[in-house]
Amino acid sequence: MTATIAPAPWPAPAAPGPLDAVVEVPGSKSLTNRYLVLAALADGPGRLRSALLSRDTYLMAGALETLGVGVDLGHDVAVTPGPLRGHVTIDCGLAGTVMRFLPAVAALADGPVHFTGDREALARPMGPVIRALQALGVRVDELGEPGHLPFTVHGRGAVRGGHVDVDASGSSQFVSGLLLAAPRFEQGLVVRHTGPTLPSLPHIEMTVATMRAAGVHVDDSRPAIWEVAPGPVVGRDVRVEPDLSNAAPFLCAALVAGGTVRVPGWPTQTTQPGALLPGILERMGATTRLDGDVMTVTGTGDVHGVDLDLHAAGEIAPTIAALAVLADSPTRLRGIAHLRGHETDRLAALASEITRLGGQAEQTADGLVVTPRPLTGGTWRTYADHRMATAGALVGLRVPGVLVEDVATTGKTIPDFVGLWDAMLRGVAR
Ligand SMILES: O=C(O)C1=C[C@@H](OP(=O)(O)O)[C@@H](O)[C@H](O)C1
Ligand SMILES: C=C(OP(=O)(O)O)C(=O)O
Repeated sequence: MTATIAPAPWPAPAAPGPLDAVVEVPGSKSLTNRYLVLAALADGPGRLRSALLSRDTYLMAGALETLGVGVDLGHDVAVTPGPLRGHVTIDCGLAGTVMRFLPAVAALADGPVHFTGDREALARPMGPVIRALQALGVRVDELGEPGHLPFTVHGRGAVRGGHVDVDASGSSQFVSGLLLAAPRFEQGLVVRHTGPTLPSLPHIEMTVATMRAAGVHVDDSRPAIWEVAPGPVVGRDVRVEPDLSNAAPFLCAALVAGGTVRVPGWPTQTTQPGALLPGILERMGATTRLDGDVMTVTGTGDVHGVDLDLHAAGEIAPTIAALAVLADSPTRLRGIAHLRGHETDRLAALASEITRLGGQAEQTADGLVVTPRPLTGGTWRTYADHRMATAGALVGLRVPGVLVEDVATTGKTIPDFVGLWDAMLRGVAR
């Protein structure tokens, strides 16, 4: 028997005083992985500049290479499409974008493609993707709990396409994953969302925008229906925007510690849901300003509670919840029931960790109510969830003695979170 020794927890540093920092936030996970998939399906070579290089994008690049695509991870990422090959295994890790975007691509491969992932990944919902592919005539064998990893997609080199219904109330990625491969289906594809709610619409708009930029015709003029015409995907040279959701903990630090944090490269127009941050942070006590492409957030150390529907931007909810713990009034977060299917059940995880430090947080049917109380230090568990780790870092700015377990889990979407965090606290530009 081999014993695994868990690394020591990370003592989250306290804020040394008001901040004055410039933080260069790495590229967007969501854009990098969409651009990689589209480049793999394209009619010629493509290149990604300022791409995110972190666990989720390495997993996507590795999976595409396994399928026969050339991916050269240099300073820029060069992608050379090739025939998609089967009789391979794809490791999805814990990346929603890999497990939800690649099954429809695998249906175009010339043989079976086996999908597996981390232990935590086996709990994430996959049923709507599997059922949609089956409805389109693709054989998918489920090898574990139905509707979950692991499973095998039996690629046959081509997919006819047509119409498909999908309930995407559990994740917008169910829709995005079908749309991305659809221009390569013989008849294209019409996807209709049938569920009661639709989270993360900006991420579906991001899918549509990146596809259109690659020359694909997508009609999204009807609510909850997307029609993709068959046709070539153009190989392109693209620049990836910084990840605005990953900017969140750094910008929130300015509210907690006081002072100013600036993030360069902030796009004036974007489909990233992190674009909602400045408005949210203003409601919570910040002043924000966009000068050219530099987002500046200034805080006083006073944080106010809010009542927020975050269904469009669920991935920033853990960060906002951490901020809410340090506020001067209660916060209610709504519209985020689907967070139960993220890297972990984030509503349960946040409620437990906040409560463990002496705080008050109750789960509701579709969110969380946080009532600020004086907190004490202790272990902040992270459940393999990068956003739980960055939330712990934020709480630790104000609460002495917070020990963040497995801070390395931030490597899912940020290559050096601790380095960037320390540099921010030293107030130096990186
Ligand atoms: O398509 C994407 O890139 C994403 C969509 C969202 O998923 P959900 O709709 O499951 O929240 C988001 O939370 C995730 O971080 C990234
Ligand atoms: C939900 C998230 O990730 P994933 O792409 O794995 O779904 C996230 O990054 O907050």
